[in-house]
Amino acid sequence: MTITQQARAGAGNRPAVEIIGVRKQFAGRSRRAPGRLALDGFDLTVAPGEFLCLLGPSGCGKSTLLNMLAGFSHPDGGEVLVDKRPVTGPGPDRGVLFQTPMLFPWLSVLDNVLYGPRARHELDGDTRRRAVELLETVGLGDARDAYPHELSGGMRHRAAFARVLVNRPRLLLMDEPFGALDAITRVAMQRFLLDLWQRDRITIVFVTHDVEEAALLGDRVCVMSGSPGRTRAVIDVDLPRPRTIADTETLEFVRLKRHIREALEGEH
Ligand SMILES: Nc1ncnc2c1ncn2[C@@H]1O[C@H](COP(=O)(O)OP(=O)(O)OP(=O)(O)O)[C@@H](O)[C@H]1O
Repeated sequence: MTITQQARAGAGNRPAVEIIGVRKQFAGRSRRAPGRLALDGFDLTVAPGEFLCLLGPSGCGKSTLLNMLAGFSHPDGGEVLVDKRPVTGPGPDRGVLFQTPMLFPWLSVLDNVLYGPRARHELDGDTRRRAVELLETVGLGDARDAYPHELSGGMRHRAAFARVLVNRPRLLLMDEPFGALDAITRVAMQRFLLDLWQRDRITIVFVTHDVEEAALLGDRVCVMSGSPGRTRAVIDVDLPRPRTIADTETLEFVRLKRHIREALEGEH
């Protein structure tokens, strides 16, 4: 059984993500420069297949949370569980996407996608076929032999998606993935992500600064307050799916955005 299959088998009805009373204190550089208490008593659960958006002011600890879920760093107190298991390090069951797509410039698009399975000695015919299919799905079927510098910004993002998806992750962790894109590419990537999520129902934790993006994508929006980071409000997005950018003009959507913005502004 692969890690992903084990995780699926064990998931049951328990939340896919449980963050319980988490505290994260960064060390200061010297005795005079005290460390930063980034998170304190932070609680959050995410259901299997849920799309959860994390929204909050700069420095409130969104990336710190995502890094702990990814296994890149660890809490100083409390627990971070994914599929009931404490996170002890990175793993292919969790796919991470950042604002800047992480692609190896010396590898072709296809070899970038195959990098993880190859590094884990899991590269077989099925995985190759899956990689090629995924590149078709993300619209890069004709670009599989291209190198990252030959791709547009949106194409690089889609290649990074395929690279993460080839591992069949249970959980996608996205840290402002579309923050650096132009408005048109950003809308195209949001549509692409919604289609993908609608099809595969991977659990997603998505960090954004953008109220509209959070309301368009999420099932729930967790609004955080800062210094130290805590949950300020968790807002249900009761808008029908599938959603498109046209939905952002409806009265319900505008009301929801106001509600989320008020929760954010309550912070100041
Ligand atoms: N490695 C580190 N060492 C010391 N302090 C850190 C470190 N990483 C983050 N911090 C501090 O922890 C707090 C939370 O940072 P984090 O990057 O999680 O915030 P964020 O909500 O993701 O911010 P932004 O929206 O600006 O990306 C900030 O005050 C930051 O300065």
